[in-house]
Order: sequence, then structure tokens, then C-alpha cells
Amino acid sequence: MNDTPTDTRREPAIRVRGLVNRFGRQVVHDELRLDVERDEILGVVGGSGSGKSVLMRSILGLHRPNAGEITVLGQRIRYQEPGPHTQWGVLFQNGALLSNLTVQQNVELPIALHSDMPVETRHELASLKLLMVGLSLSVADKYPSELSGGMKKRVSLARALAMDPKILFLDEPTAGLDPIAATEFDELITYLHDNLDLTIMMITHDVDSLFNTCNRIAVLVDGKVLVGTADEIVASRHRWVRSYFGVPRARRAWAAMDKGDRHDG
Ligand SMILES: Nc1ncnc2c1ncn2[C@@H]1O[C@H](COP(=O)(O)OP(=O)(O)OP(=O)(O)O)[C@@H](O)[C@H]1O
Repeated sequence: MNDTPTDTRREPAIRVRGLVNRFGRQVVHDELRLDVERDEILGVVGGSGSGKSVLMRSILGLHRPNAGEITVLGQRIRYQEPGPHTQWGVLFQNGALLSNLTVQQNVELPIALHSDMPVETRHELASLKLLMVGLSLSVADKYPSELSGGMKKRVSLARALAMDPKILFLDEPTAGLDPIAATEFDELITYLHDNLDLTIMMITHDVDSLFNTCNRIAVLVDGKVLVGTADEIVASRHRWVRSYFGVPRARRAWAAMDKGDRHDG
């Protein structure tokens, strides 16, 4: 990044202003405004089709919005010029591992693409990332098809962390995991956040994960976003928000959080 202003440290990690996304007559984002603060874990929720993925894709420069301005770490994002690429990592919902590459090769890929590190250093770095996400090095030579769902997620996370990013984007990280694996994954995310100075933006439908890991919650509704702490969002009078957090599953997760299972950031 060459044109980063010197006083960006207090700026949000991600700044979205006036974002408009339309598909035909459907308005998905209507002058949406959002700040993701440095070092926070922001959970993004919303109904199906509310525009969570389109928001993330717009921020990543993978979708061209109809209007609006997005800056990431002080740098303006333009479609197909995604900007500070090595400064963020993405965990896509399906893991997006390359099936013809081994675990080791998958994790090394971004390092090979974005640096001229010697092969041995690349190997060592990839091994370190695998250990960091709680995997044994015995998986390094396996192919994705030989791994469980939870292991695949961890490998994808190791790959997302390969370049020591400042921001991590997670798209439904616990989807498809059993409750034990999901809880372990939440703990891993919290651990990595606390130890690597990461800013994390996480789309999730998992209310346990939301309450256990996130410092703030962003709810996409009516083309806009409501942002607050879990207490603020749960107390919201907005009809959709009340119904979302009013279902028994969400109430149980909230009750568990009140018993002290909260992540304090
Ligand atoms: N390329 C596209 N062409 C047309 N419509 C699109 C396109 N991409 C997204 N949409 C529409 O925009 C809306 C928002 O989509 P998006 O994938 O962001 O929703 P979401 O909140 O991530 O939903 P889910 O929770 O179901 O994954 C949806 O109604 C979707 O059909």
C-alpha cells in the first residue's frame, strides 16, 4: 500500500458510505453506511437475501456497487482492483480449497502468489499456520477430500492467515459443523483475534457463535444496517430484529451469554 495516509490508525478498518446495490428493481443496499472498527469482531446477520454476501463481495472488490465508497485500511476499494490484498484473508463458506492440491500446497498458495519467499521458508510458514489453527502436521500431505468438514475449515483458515493479514473475512464459518466442532471453531476465532491483532468481519446465522465471539453485531435490514453491542441489538425495537432474536434458539444463546460466556474483546 503506497498511498495510505499517515493518520489512518484511528480510522475504522473498513468504512462504507452510501453503498447502493440494486438488481433490477430489487434494492439490496440503500445508501448503507457501516464502520468496522480496528481490532473488533463484527458479526453480520440478516435474513436470507438481505445482502450480507453482496456487502462482503463489495468490500472485497468482487462486486461493483451501483454507488457508494468503500475504504479498507484507508485505501479506496475499486471493483476488480481489490486493493490491500495481502492485508486481508477470506474464509469462504465452502472453504474454497483446491481439490487437486494438498493441504500444505493450499496453504502455501497465497504465499507463492504474493511473495518471492524461498520454497523452504514457504513450507515452514505454512506449517506454522497449520499448527496455529490447531491442526497436526500429519494432515499436510492429505487432499481436501480426505478431511472432515471441521478440518477443511481450519485449513481454509490457515490459508486465509498465510500472509499475516490485518483483517479476516469469515463467511458463515460454523455452517455445517456439529455443535462441538462449531464451539471449538468459535474458540479458535477468539484465540486468533486476541493473539494476532486481527479485525474480523463475520457473516453468520449461528446465534451461539454471534454472542460468543462478536464484540458488535450488524443487522442488515431494509437495505440499511443497524449496529450495536449484543445488548443494544437484543434491546432493539425494530420489528425484524425483535423477531430474529426473539425465537427460542436465540433466547437460549442470549441466556447462555448472560451466564458469563461472553467474549469481552
Ligand atoms: N448477481 C446477482 N444477480 C441478481 N441478483 C443477485 C445477484 N447477487 C445477489 N443477488 C440478489 O441480492 C440479494 C442479496 O443476496 P445475498 O447473497 O447478499 O444475500 P444474503 O444475505 O447473503 O443471503 P443468505 O443468508 O441466504 O446467504 C438476493 O435477493 C439475491 O438474489
